[in-house]
Amino acid sequence: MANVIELRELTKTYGTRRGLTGLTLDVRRGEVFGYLGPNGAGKSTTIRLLLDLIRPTAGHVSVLGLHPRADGVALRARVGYLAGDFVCDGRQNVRGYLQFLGRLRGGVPQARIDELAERLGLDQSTSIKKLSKGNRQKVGLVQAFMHTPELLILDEPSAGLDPLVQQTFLDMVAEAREGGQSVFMSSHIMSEVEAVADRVGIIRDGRLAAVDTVENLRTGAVRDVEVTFESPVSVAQFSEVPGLDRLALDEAGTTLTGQISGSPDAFVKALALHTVTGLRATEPALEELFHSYYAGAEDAPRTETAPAA
Ligand SMILES: Nc1ncnc2c1ncn2[C@@H]1O[C@H](COP(=O)(O)OP(=O)(O)OP(=O)(O)O)[C@@H](O)[C@H]1O
Repeated sequence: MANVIELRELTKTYGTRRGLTGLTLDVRRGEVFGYLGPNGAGKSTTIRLLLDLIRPTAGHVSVLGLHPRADGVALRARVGYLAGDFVCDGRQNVRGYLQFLGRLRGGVPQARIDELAERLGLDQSTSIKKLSKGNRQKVGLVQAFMHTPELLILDEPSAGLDPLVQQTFLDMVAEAREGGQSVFMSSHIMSEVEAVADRVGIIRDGRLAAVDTVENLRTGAVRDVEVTFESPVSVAQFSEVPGLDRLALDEAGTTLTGQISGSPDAFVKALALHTVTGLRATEPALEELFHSYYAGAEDAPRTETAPAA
């Protein structure tokens, strides 16, 4: 089975409110898939559908080749899940609570729980009800990772974590992938997803706005350029270059600034007709690309492969 998650024309409406519309998406075995979108985009709705916490209005869900409703018990043993609103209550301390959850998952060695808790800086002697939000999130991460599931489904996993712990979490995700586990994680922060994800899906208003590899998204993203010439040029000489935008010249006419998206090849060839004395190009800003999707620049979904019929 090449895909760990298959969604086909998945739609969820809440009364008259639309949570999700016609979502078709595959997550491949062994990949880290970042699921990005602003608040209210439909990320949690998608994740709840994967675990049969809510039922689709239309469409089909398959997780690890199983049906979330019919095969719920079998599925839960093979999936590590962190809810966006992860709550844990009880009078136990963290250790007792995690041991309890470990037994529910068929037994998890204490050494494994200790190792994860220590890495995340989680004090297991703290009583559950006294946990801060960040420490509660760490409990959520330990319980999702501790049985080394085939598939991790994580809803806003780094919410409430300080930057150091966030980095530890990203290391854990990278190691999970190295060990052959698959990860589906939602976020509204491009930079954290960019750091670990193989592919990214961007969701807006319940629809998929883009699915692509981080590398391809970066190629399509905007970079700022600044070129200095030996002798003055005119903006018109570059106006036909595809992907070039916001061109401006300084007073002397020798420094050209602008933005370029996509391949810089045509721009480089246009520059070769002149004597260039300086060239500066920024790293493409994925964050900006992400915002352009948020702002609704794209109507049709951008996908690396043709959408399934
Ligand atoms: N139980 C519900 N009843 C009614 N509408 C809901 C319900 N749950 C979600 N929605 C609506 O569905 C849409 C998608 O919500 P969802 O929680 O999936 O978004 P999200 O991308 O996870 O956002 P966030 O980052 O804020 O959690 C929103 O418009 C939301 O108001």
